[in-house]
Amino acid sequence: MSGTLVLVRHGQSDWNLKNLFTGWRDPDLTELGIEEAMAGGKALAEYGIKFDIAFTSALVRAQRTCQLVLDAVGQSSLETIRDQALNERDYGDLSGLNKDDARAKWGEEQVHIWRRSYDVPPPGGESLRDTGARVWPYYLTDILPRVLAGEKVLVAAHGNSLRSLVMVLDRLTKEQILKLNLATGVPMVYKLKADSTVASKEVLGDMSGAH
Ligand SMILES: O=C(O)[C@H](O)COP(=O)(O)O
Repeated sequence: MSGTLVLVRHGQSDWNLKNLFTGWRDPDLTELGIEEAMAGGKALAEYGIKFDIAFTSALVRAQRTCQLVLDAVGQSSLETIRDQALNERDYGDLSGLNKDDARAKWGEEQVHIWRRSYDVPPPGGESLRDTGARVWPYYLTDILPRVLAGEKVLVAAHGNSLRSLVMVLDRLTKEQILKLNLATGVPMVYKLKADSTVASKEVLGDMSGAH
């Protein structure tokens, strides 16, 4: 019997608020980010899910989000595995730069390509393909077997580490992934078939404001 995979992007971080490229840097959540994570958790509580295990990255904004979601579903002490394989895409030399300053320097189109394309890495950093090359093997070895065994699994991670997973799960093309933005704190509930493809996907919240 196959289980359930819930993906949630961390709530707004301090550097999201300041509009800085973050990548592997490690800012905490803002007050709004805390509220977003709690709202995502509340939606999951209303959905009625009880998790068997949680996974998160090595970065504090995802870990805090994970804990706030678990608190909201009444599972504060659930086993949680942290791994840097789930970290945000490494933004390389862009890390710490203001996104508008980067647009002024390199142009809107180039910055959009660095942020959203599949295979163009920002200078010194990872493309989405590079990110997927570490996220996907970890998913296959550590996460997927639990889902296929019937467990309910929470993954609290990052915009681009999750985009790399969603790209494969939703069978998106390179063109489609360019347009995919994930909202902060909005859970995506996947039911998987025994062959590990997607049986159903529900989004518990509003993805339309994501950018
Ligand atoms: O690392 C970052 O700056 C953000 O978490 C995601 O950034 P992006 O929306 O520019 O990909």
